[in-house]
Amino acid sequence: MNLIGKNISYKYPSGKEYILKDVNIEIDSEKITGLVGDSGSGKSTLCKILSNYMAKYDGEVFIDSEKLPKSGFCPVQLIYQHPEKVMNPKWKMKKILDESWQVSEELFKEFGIQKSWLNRYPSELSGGELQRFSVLRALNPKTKFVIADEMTTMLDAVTQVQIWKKVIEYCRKNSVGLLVVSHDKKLVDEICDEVIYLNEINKK
Ligand SMILES: Nc1ncnc2c1ncn2[C@@H]1O[C@H](COP(=O)(O)OP(=O)(O)OP(=O)(O)O)[C@@H](O)[C@H]1O
Repeated sequence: MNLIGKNISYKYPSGKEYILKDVNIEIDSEKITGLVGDSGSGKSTLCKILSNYMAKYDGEVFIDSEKLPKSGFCPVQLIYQHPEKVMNPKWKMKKILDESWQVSEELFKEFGIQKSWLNRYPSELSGGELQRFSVLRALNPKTKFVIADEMTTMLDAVTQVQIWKKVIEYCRKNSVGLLVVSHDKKLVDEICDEVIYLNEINKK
């Protein structure tokens, strides 16, 4: 299965220049793909387009020959650097998770989530604890591709390794595609089967 971005161009409404111009990208669900590029080159923008966070852009996104659905559950799930920004601060973790899917006891254990955390608000958890929830939320059984945009940048080295290990294991086992955006060259070299350089595919 492939996630395909075809002739993607994008300019922010407030901006003068195109950030992305005629970008073509293909991500294989059987591989772990890295996306690298300079700071500000448009990696996060492209990730948002590929996961349906942008309402308007030029070009099209497909999974194989099917266009990405414009509404309902998106089979491409984005994990951000800042999980707190995409969680309702007034909801407890249980409600935040339930909104996506019924996570199994086994996965809670695997991801080191304590049941008592489910009764807390996002502000009552550490960055690492919160990121485990946002990862689990993304690993909905209907998810076909996960995009990890600087997913563990804010976390300590031990937590980074734990989270990456689990995400990679899950994606490999379930044939879920994984796109990794990171400034950490060592991490990209270590975990990715192939690397895409945004400046090479961006015709701006
Ligand atoms: N909401 C926005 N409105 C206007 N411009 C924006 C917006 N978000 C990002 N940009 C601009 O778009 C460009 C690309 O940003 P983007 O976050 O996609 O880059 P990036 O490659 O992910 O950067 P980094 O590696 O630093 O995270 C930058 O010049 C940024 O300033």
